[in-house]
Amino acid sequence: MTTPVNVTVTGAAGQIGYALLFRIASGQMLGATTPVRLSLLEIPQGVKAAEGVALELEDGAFPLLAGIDIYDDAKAAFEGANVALLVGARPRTAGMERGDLLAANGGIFKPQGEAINAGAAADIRVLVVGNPANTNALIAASHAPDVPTERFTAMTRLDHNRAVSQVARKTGAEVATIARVTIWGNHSATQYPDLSHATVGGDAALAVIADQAWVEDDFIPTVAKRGAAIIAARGASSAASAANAAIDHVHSWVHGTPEGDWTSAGIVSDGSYGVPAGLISSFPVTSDGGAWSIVQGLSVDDFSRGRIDASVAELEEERTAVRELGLI
Ligand SMILES: NC(=O)c1ccc[n+]([C@@H]2O[C@H](COP(=O)([O-])OP(=O)(O)OC[C@H]3O[C@@H](n4cnc5c(N)ncnc54)[C@H](O)[C@@H]3O)[C@@H](O)[C@H]2O)c1
Ligand SMILES: O=C(O)C[C@H](O)C(=O)O
Repeated sequence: MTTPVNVTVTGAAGQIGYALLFRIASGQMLGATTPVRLSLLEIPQGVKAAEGVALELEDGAFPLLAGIDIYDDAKAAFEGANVALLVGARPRTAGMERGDLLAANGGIFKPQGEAINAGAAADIRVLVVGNPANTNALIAASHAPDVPTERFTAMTRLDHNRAVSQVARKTGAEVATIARVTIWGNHSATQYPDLSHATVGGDAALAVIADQAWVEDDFIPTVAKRGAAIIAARGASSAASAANAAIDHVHSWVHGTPEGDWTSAGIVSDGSYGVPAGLISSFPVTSDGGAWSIVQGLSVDDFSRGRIDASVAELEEERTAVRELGLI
């Protein structure tokens, strides 16, 4: 058997973990011929539930699953990790200010960044799912000075998938015919789902849709506020769709994006499109199977500029807040 890929999943006993782990074990994330060894990280109170998930994983008799270990210690959980999915985070509770949320998450993502720095494999790739995902990724990356920041990414693939799906519903086109959709900025309500360069069956999406009011008053808010709509409907935040997006993100990173198309991911800015260098912002990205690249040369009209700037301003505020808290 080929050497298994070590995949560490934090928050393994949570709702996203439950929807994610079986798909990793079945080969949907890394491919049908790639064996995986899972390391599950939980807080001590979550370990028993993670053990239960491990029993169920065992009962799946997945041919690609080479082993499962459960930890409540980050250093041990990230030792030798090739892929790390940082799902566990501190959710916002009633009365909690944003600063409190950032501070609580700093207490999680700082030690996890340090543990990745100390022991992960040289080819480590990190996806942060836990919110606020972009800034949590920034915190983790800033505590892993020996790991290239490009390896720390934040998930905006769920927003991307939501945007594609809304275009499919509006146009009646099949999902597979929709390309070049972009999510810019933060994984929050300020994000900018952008159809300026999107295509439907090879034609300009905005021309096919021919309804700018729908784009501005329906599409953008629907995508940007979809997380809240799901919480309102389900009484809990999105889980299976978030897990699905995490699978998609890592699959695209490892196997590459299709010729002629791109996807969206939160990656470290190099200053492209006026996004200050060092921020972890969502961009249109391609992968060659090794590294993400920001799609260059796209025109940005005034409407898009304003929307991108607004979301990037929020990312800068979050960065200032975690700096002031001494978290980066
Ligand atoms: N980026 C996105 O698109 C996106 C989408 C949906 C949800 N989310 C976020 O993902 C996160 C997880 O969501 P969920 O529904 O699975 O939550 P959940 O509360 O069901 O599970 C979270 C799990 O993380 C564990 N945990 C907490 N701190 C930990 C730590 N320090 N180390 C390891 N494990 C820890 C908890 O014990 C819990 O089992 C939340 O922050 C949520 O807001 C992000
Ligand atoms: O957990 C949330 O606040 C929402 C989540 O990030 C989502 O986009 O579904």
